[in-house]
Amino acid sequence: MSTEPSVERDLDGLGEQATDGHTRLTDISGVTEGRSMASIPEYYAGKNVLITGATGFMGKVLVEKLLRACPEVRALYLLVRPKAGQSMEQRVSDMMTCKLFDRVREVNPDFHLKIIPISSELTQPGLAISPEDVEKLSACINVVFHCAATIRFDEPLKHALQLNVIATQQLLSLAKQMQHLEAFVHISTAYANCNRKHIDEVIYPPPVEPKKLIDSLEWMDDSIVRDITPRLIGDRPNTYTYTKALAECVVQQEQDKLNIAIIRPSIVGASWQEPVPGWIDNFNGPSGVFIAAGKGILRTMRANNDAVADLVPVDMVINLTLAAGWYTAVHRRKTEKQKDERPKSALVYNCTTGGINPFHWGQIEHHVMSSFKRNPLEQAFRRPNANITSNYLMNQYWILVSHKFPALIYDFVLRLSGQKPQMMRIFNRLHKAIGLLEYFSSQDWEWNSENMSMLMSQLTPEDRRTFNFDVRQLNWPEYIENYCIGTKKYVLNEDMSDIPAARQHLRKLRNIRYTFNTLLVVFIWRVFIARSQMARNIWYFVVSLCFKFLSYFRASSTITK
Ligand SMILES: CCCCCCCC/C=C\CCCCCCCC(=O)SCCNC(=O)CCNC(=O)[C@H](O)C(C)(C)COP(=O)(O)OP(=O)(O)OC[C@H]1O[C@@H](n2cnc3c(N)ncnc32)[C@H](O)[C@@H]1OP(=O)(O)O
Ligand SMILES: NC(=O)C1=CN([C@@H]2O[C@H](COP(=O)(O)OP(=O)(O)OC[C@H]3O[C@@H](n4cnc5c(N)ncnc54)[C@H](OP(=O)(O)O)[C@@H]3O)[C@@H](O)[C@H]2O)C=CC1
Repeated sequence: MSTEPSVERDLDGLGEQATDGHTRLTDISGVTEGRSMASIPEYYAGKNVLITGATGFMGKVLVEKLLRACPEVRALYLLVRPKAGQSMEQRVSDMMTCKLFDRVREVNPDFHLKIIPISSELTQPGLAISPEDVEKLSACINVVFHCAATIRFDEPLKHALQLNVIATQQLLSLAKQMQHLEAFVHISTAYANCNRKHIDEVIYPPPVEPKKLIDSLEWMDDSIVRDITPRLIGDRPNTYTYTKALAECVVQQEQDKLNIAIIRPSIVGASWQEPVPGWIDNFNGPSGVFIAAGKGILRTMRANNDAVADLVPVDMVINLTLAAGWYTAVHRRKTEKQKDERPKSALVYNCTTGGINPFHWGQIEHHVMSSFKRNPLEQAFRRPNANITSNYLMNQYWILVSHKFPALIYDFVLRLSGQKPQMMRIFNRLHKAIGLLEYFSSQDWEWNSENMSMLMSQLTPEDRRTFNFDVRQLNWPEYIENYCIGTKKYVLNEDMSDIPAARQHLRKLRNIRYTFNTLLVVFIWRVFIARSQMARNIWYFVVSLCFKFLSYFRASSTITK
């Protein structure tokens, strides 16, 4: 049996139908009315929207953009759990005071009135939503955006399955009860199928039937699950990509009952333009690596200089997500009107940059380093100078010389001054984190992103500006510069006015390095060279050769004058 979904033409001209039943939007002729249909803000006007994962990185940007660009939206229902001793109401009101919401606050100071938090723990049966809330949501929700997930690469399989797959299944069941639901948008990842080199906008057959896996893991002890995890995930690098692939399959199983879009972003980075350039609030993906390099801690990492770094700015992903929600809903209405009983297939949007506007890890390294030299982070451990290499041995050598050796010296100094050593611990954590990322930075993938381009062609010129996801417009050096500044301002909460002091600190570090190198040469001289007659002779020979060369050079330059 062939498991490879091939592509063939769809008869109604709406798209291409893959043999696994999935549509790719390739021909816009059947939906050209999209242009005369409601614009995106007009569509969301008066709509009730349900969002999971709203307290996360992408969820927050989604909430902000929806409130700012679609001011007539009726209400945003956010499924939030209490966490770290904070109630869900407290968490949502804290979130709204965040700098990200400054722009929407200026335009509409009462935007918080549109936000309705709903208590929900996604890992619990029925998502732990109260019966009254289920009733309320079933009666009023028009669009669902499912962003919540565990994105940790080291998540135990059972927990990743619970959140990424079972919770998705439960949310789909809830969605089926919603009487006015027009679109269900599921956020997946471009790496769900990272065991393939070329990834089309189709849902591939899952590594295992999700229901079977859920049933089997239910009775298994955590330790047994841990032991069999590597066998189960097979050629995927972690439980995250594995469970996201299973989640897509679960979503696919509901596609004939719901109008579904699947968004697959690659590596989501800081914002490009909105609400401010460079907005970022976490250490995930490359952000932690940039910060560690900017602080002068990370000096080496395994990555392929020539591999495409498929970063995509968060605001572009969110613009595409909102446009996909609009398109899915508008498309559904049309088929209802036409009494078309044919179930619509879920559209998959690979939201990537590599195929359209490629940039490579080697170029990222260069721009990150030069950006942090111009705009240094405070209290850097060493001057920023990280190098990436694909050579394993070279990387191990530099880890020893540039990570472990300085950490040992630093911890020794801390011990001498009566403080607790900490640098080796920091490096061990850093090595664990970058070890998990290397899979993604050492190779590249080819994503087909036709649906993204076609969706863009469906937007009105105004919507194309407001919900811009045209990755061709990305100027990478400028984007990386803003990204690095964003990590400083929004992740580390450092003040830009401290940059002169940070530069001064870097100069101090450079002087320390010069002094250290000089002391090292003197030490080597005293210990190894001064004690051996032969070494001394070689040394004098080298020094006299240099001296002669210099005198000759000076004499010849005097003659030419
Ligand atoms: C010079 C530049 C050269 C460039 C070279 C290339 C670089 C980039 C390379 C490749 C990027 C490719 C990425 C692929 C992405 C795929 C896309 C997606 O679909 S999803 C998104 C991806 N998801 C993740 O990124 C989760 C990864 N994170 C984890 O799995 C865990 O956080 C882990 C194992 C790394 C650490 O786990 P723990 O338990 O040790 O620590 P914990 O609880 O997470 O954090 C503790 C503290 O450390 C900070 N932290 C976390 N990660 C950090 C990091 N990387 N660097 C520095 N600090 C970090 C946290 O903010 C936290 O701080 P507090 O204690 O709250 O103050
Ligand atoms: N960041 C990236 O580079 C990429 C992300 N994606 C996908 O985008 C989506 C969003 O990712 P991102 O915003 O970065 O992730 P975050 O980790 O920042 O956010 C995850 C969200 O899920 C919520 N959540 C987690 N566990 C539970 C739970 N048990 N009950 C209720 N809510 C829960 C979190 O809530 P809480 O605050 O309570 O923890 C948080 O709001 C995910 O589906 C991810 O797979 C895809 C490609 C790349």
